[in-house]
Amino acid sequence: MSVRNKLDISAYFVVGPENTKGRPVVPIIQDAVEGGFTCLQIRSKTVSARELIQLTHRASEVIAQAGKSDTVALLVDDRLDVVLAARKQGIKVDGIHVGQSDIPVEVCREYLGDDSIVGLSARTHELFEYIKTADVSQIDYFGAGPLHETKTKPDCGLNLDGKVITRSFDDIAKLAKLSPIPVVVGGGVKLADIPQLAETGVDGFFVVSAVSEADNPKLEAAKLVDTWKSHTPLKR
Ligand SMILES: Cc1ncc(COP(=O)(O)OP(=O)(O)O)c(N)n1
Ligand SMILES: Cc1nc(C(=O)O)sc1CCOP(=O)(O)O
Ligand SMILES: [Mg+2]
Repeated sequence: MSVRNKLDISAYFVVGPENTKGRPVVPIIQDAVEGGFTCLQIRSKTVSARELIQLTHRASEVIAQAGKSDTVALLVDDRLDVVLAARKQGIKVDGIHVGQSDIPVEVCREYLGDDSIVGLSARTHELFEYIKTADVSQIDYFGAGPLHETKTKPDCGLNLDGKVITRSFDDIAKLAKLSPIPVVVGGGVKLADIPQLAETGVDGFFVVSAVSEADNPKLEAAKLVDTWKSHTPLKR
C-alpha cells in the first residue's frame, strides 16, 4: 500500500540546506523524523538539481533507517524533474508539493501516478471562496498560511495588492470546515501556536525554522509533535 493511502500531515517538516543556520541538514531531518514528524518536504531555492536529488536520497535513507518508510511521507517542493530523476535512480519519493504558480497539479499527477501524493498551496486572495470551489480531484491536501509573517518565506501570503495577509485562528477554523480535503497550516508557526492551531480542526501544522533553527532540533520536534497530539485527542 502506498503512503498516499495513509497520508498523515499532522506534523509536517519542510527543510532545505538554507534553513539550518549553516549546520548539516541530514542530522536535522533525522531529528525531525525521530521526534515524530509524520511528513517531510525537501525544499530548496538555492541548491542544484543534483544536490536536491542527493538530499532527497539521504532523507529517504533516514526515513528507512527509522523503519518509517510506510508511514512518513517524503515530498519535494516544486521540482517535478527532481522527483522523476530521483525515482529513476530507485529513490523512494512519495510525492510533490506545488504552489499556485508552479507546475499544474494535473501534470504532476499524470507524471507521478495514482500512488503519489500531490499537495497544493491554497490561493491567498479570495481564500475561502477558492477552498470551497477549487477542483480537488487531483490533490491530497491544501497547504495554507501564513499564521504569522516569516523570514523563511517573506513573500508568503501576498495578496493581489502586494500586502501580506496573515490568517487568524478563526480564519483557519473556517478553512478547516470549508475544505473538502485535508488542510495543513504553516508560516511562522512556533510551539506556542500549536494548542490553538490544533483546536481549529485543521489536519496538521507545517514548520521550517521552529525545528531547523532550534538549538536542539530533536527536542523541539518532539515538543511540537507531543503538543499537537495532546490538543487533538479525537484525531489520535
Ligand atoms: C505544506 C506546504 N504548504 C505551502 C507551501 C508553499 O508552497 P509555494 O506556495 O509553492 O511556495 P514555495 O514553498 O515553493 O516557496 C509549501 N512549500 N509547503
Ligand atoms: C514554505 C512556506 N510556505 C508558507 C505559506 O504560507 O504558504 S510559509 C512557508 C515557510 C514557513 O517557514 P517557517 O516555519 O520558518 O515560518
Ligand atoms: Mg512552490
